[in-house]
Amino acid sequence: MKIAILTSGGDSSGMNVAIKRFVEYSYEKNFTPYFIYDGLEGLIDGKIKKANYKDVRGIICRGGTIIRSSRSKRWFDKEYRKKAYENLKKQSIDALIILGGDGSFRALNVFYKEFKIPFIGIPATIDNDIALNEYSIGVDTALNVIRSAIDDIRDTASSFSRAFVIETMGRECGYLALISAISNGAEMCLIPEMSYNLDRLKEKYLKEIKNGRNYFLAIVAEGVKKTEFIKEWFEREIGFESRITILGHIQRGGAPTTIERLRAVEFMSLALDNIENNPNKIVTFCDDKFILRNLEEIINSKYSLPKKALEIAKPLMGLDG
Ligand SMILES: Nc1ncnc2c1ncn2[C@@H]1O[C@H](COP(=O)(O)OP(=O)(O)OP(=O)(O)O)[C@@H](O)[C@H]1O
Ligand SMILES: O=P(O)(O)OC[C@H]1O[C@](O)(CO)[C@@H](O)[C@@H]1O
Repeated sequence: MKIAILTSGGDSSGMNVAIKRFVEYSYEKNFTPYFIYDGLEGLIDGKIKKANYKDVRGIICRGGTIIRSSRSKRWFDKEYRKKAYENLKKQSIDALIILGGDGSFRALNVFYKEFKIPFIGIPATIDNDIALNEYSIGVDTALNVIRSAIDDIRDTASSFSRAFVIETMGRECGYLALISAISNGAEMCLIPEMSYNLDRLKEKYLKEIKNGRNYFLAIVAEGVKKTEFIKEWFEREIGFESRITILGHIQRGGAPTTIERLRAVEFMSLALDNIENNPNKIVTFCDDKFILRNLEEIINSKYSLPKKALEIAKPLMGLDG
């Protein structure tokens, strides 16, 4: 069986671990692995090549994706998706494995409906915004990058008696901000999924300042679109000099953590164990278990943030816990 892999959408640390497992485990199972370079764009352009052990040498500790990724405007046009299908047929590819986020799974859904190429999808996005799935490849490493940055910012924030507004990625999803705020002892956490009450936060902060607080760390998800506003709010309402740090694309990089590597290997193992006899599924991770789910079930559902974490973080939003 010839199986091709592609990575799509934002790259995430751990994709390379999954790619290495893909090649090595494919050969173990007597499949022939192929790489599709440059994501959906490369599929349209026929950038497909047989993969070998030597292609995945030394990549386990590297962030990014050695087969690269893309966001494809052309994919929305059926004419290009047909080209993609013809490229797979030309190389006699029997099935596809796609690593990506929500958008990539939507892309896969359209493609499967049209051309019926068997597939398995693996969640890989730092946003962690895939429904019915608690973990996507890249998330633990991104959280560790954020942790390290906040540790460093704390040093300077406390030395200057300043408020730091730290913006995390995640598109419309506040997962990275939520988990980072809790695990790094931030004073404020704003995410797009939740309302917030600045008057109550002000009341609390002014009391804390009287009791000796001399710096603030505010984690604001990019989807809230209020980073600049919160900086000005700290200066105007709290009377603290403020600075903004936009963490940006560093959150997508870095050597995959141990948890990341382990999960990436397990995601891929389950994908290859099912690609032949139980395809057309997404491998998800829930309650510490890997579960196969139908693609349509996932794209027709809405992701949810962990309830316990939301409860804990409510006071950081000025809400009742
Ligand atoms: N509704 C859709 N129908 C068809 N194709 C889509 C759809 N949504 C996205 N795609 C295709 O999938 C590609 C990847 O999607 P997107 O850029 O949203 O990244 P993603 O997979 O969600 O990952 P991340 O959020 O981590 O960047 C898009 O560039 C586009 O080509
Ligand atoms: O790399 P780009 O295309 O600028 O996209 C940035 C977006 O990609 C992500 O890093 C992953 O989806 C988002 O968190 C962010 O909004």
